[in-house]
Amino acid sequence: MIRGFYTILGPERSRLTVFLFWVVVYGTAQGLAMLTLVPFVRHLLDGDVEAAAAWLWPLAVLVAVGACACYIQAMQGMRMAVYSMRMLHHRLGDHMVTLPLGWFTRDRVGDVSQIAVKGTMFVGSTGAHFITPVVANTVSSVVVVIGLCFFDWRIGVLMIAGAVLLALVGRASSAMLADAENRKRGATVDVNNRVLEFARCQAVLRAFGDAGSHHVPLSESLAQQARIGKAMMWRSVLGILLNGLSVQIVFSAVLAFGAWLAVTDRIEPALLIAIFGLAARFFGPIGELAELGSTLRMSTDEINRITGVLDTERMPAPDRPKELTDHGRIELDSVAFTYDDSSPVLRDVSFVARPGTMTALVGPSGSGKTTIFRLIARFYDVTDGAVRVGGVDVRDQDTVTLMRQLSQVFQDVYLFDDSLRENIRIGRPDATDDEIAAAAETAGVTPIVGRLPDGWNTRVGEAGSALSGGERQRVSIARALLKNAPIVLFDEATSALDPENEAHVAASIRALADNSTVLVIAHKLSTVVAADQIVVLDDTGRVVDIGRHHELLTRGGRYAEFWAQRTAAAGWTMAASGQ
Ligand SMILES: Nc1ncnc2c1ncn2[C@@H]1O[C@H](COP(=O)(O)OP(=O)(O)OP(=O)(O)O)[C@@H](O)[C@H]1O
Repeated sequence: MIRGFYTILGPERSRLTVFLFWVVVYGTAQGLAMLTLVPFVRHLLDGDVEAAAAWLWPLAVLVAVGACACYIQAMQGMRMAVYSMRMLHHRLGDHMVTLPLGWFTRDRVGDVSQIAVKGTMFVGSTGAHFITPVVANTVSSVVVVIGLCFFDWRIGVLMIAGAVLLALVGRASSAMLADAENRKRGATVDVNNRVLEFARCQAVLRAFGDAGSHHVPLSESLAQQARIGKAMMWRSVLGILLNGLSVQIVFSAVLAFGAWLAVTDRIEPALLIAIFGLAARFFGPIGELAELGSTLRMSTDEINRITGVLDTERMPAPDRPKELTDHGRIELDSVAFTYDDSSPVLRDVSFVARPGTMTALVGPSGSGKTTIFRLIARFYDVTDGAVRVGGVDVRDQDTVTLMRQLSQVFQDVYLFDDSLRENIRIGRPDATDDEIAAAAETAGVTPIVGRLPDGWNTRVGEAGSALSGGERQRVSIARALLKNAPIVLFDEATSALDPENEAHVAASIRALADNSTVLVIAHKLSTVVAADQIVVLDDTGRVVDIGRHHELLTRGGRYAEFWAQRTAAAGWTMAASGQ
């Protein structure tokens, strides 16, 4: 556990060393103070009050040293706990923004929230409350046992053997709990995820008649958690019983052995009584250590989880980022990509989007269009081939340079629970209100502002819940316009937009295309027709054709099929394609 603490404290590990130093001083003073009681009691029982009183001085000094060390270590421990909690949040946050997006799976997100909130609190309180009793009790017990060997080596050896036995029993009982605790933690993460899902997806659940409080996946997770909790409780009771029983057995053995030594005249009775007093003091901390065992292990597990996150490899960053050579150009060069261990999503994908042109990506659902966007924005690294943005491989650019070149308009727009104006300002934090208003005008946000109760200052609710889907997309377009990046990745809405929204989106794409290279996942036929080039993907993630609308239609094949299906669905006729 202490090694784990050293890892997570990083450059501030000297704080732990200083803290531990004072804890060891405290434990040693405690142990020595206990040892001085032996000659003190022995002389008292022998009736030599003067000799007994002489031991009061070292005792007083040791108590004073112990008290000072106790105070200093408590202050150091508190500071270290506060620091480690604050610093851990920063370190976790800083590290997580460098991890590939693929790392943030649903389970992991639940786990990370546990680690960031409960885990860091737990680790902090371990530093403040548990390291001291564990280290100080261990040190004082060792000092007592070693000192005891000088008074009577036979009882000393017996107590060393007893301490080893107690340590083994403590280990066994805490290992017994380990598995149940891990399973309980997994169950808690699952319950957290299910509760969030239950709260967030109320609309879907109600629509499909699952609105009662007995949402089956949630009920199952809760039942599982209760089962594991019960098993854990039994194991922990058993562990406490085992520890308590073994302390009693070892203590009784010491008493019986001491009594035998006294009866057989092998030890002076006064010394034996003093040693018994010391033994009673010795087994107190030992018992406490055994009880702390499971807390310690839980804390070690939390530390391991935190270091697990901190040790996860970041997206590799180039040592020397390269200068951009071809602003606004996107090139995919024989790109292959596979998510985790699944089958390839993209195979040998190559195309170039030239500056100032619009490229439409079309293909069946699941053909990898969104994945191409993710690779361009380097949410993931390609499995094979290369993605070049601005003429340079995205792996040879730093994140800031890459992101500065890209604006992204996704379907699942995330709006923050802030005012409408601030949600647009995210596009360019230093933009003036006039610039925001101009972008909003082009994207068609201005009419929305008029409808909202507080106009520009209206909070749009968590995830933009105060706005409709079409309105959220217009806000997202306004962000992109405001950013005015050389490249725009635009994912058109799949759902039919009302004519007003449709007109705004079309006007916005035109406005974006004036200054930028636009790559659009096209769902609207008008966008496809207007594109400078169309990249057609098939359902295996291969590019099957590239060209303008008329060329592709003339060539026939996949694009002609796609066009026929879409025009039929949209109520267009093939003749309309000539528009
Ligand atoms: N994070 C992910 N982890 C694993 N597989 C994924 C992930 N995201 C997408 N996929 C899979 O990759 C394939 C391509 O998905 P992608 O979203 O790129 O397709 P798409 O062409 O954009 O689809 P649509 O038109 O329906 O949005 C699909 O089979 C999908 O299930």
